[in-house]
Amino acid sequence: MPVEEFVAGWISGALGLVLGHPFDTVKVRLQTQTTYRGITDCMVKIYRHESLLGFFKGMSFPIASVAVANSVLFGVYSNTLLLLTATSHQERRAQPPSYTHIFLAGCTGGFLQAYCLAPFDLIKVRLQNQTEPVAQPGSPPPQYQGPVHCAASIFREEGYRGLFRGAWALMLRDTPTVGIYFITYEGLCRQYTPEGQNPSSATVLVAGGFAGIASWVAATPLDVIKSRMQMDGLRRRVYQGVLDCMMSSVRQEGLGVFFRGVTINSARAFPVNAVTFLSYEYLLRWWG
Ligand SMILES: CN(C)C(=N)NCCC[C@H](N)C(=O)O
Repeated sequence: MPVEEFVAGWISGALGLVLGHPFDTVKVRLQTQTTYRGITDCMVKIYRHESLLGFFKGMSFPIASVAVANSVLFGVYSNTLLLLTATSHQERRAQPPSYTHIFLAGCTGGFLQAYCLAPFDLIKVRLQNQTEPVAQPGSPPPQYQGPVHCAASIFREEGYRGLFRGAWALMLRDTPTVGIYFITYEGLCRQYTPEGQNPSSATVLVAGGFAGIASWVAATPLDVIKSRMQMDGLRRRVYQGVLDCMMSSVRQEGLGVFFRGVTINSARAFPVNAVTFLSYEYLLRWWG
């Protein structure tokens, strides 16, 4: 099994992550809290109360973990394509796989990455939702003092299963939308690249950016539900499951609830995925 796709996926995931984390914090706050009037209001409040550091809450952990999930995503995607089409990454420009194979490989990668990602994403969301200023002397400490403390507290208070809260919604979110992600990327690269050649950097950036936007627009409804399920159980359980969370969110806030955070998700998705695909492609070309 070729491993360079896993390594390239990890490095490119880490680069994308640093760039996208401030957007991600604003998105999580908008999806789970009702105190903000919109993106600008949320950004101003975070900056005023928590300083610039507030935007980077919960980032150290994803660097080590979410980047690993990205490595699983790209590694599993590429190795599934290898199984389905018997072509390596280097051979795929000359013998392009069908869109069905790309979609299936993407869904497989999305499903497995969601499983690895679930506990880490939960911890990230819980830390991002702490609104206390960062390290103010004299003020009461936030509920979670860091990722390890957060993981230990969830385990103590909510048990092992508590660490997988929201995991079903995450898998439902990621399985089809990662298929969409790779189809959009490949489709755009093929459209703007002469047959048999590697796509240019500009093409990779644009195709990666739009792949991010297309997949995140499709993922946003379940992203909202996932974030809510992850915050559920903090003080008392509100939702019985994914369906119950969907129904009660719609009942209370209307259908628009499914599009909470769609603008910020898309704004984040373009640079993050442009950089992720560019670094991924170039790392593999250097090593190939
Ligand atoms: C819509 N979804 C779940 C995806 N497209 N997932 C693939 C990776 C996305 C990238 N790491 C990011 O954080 O945007």
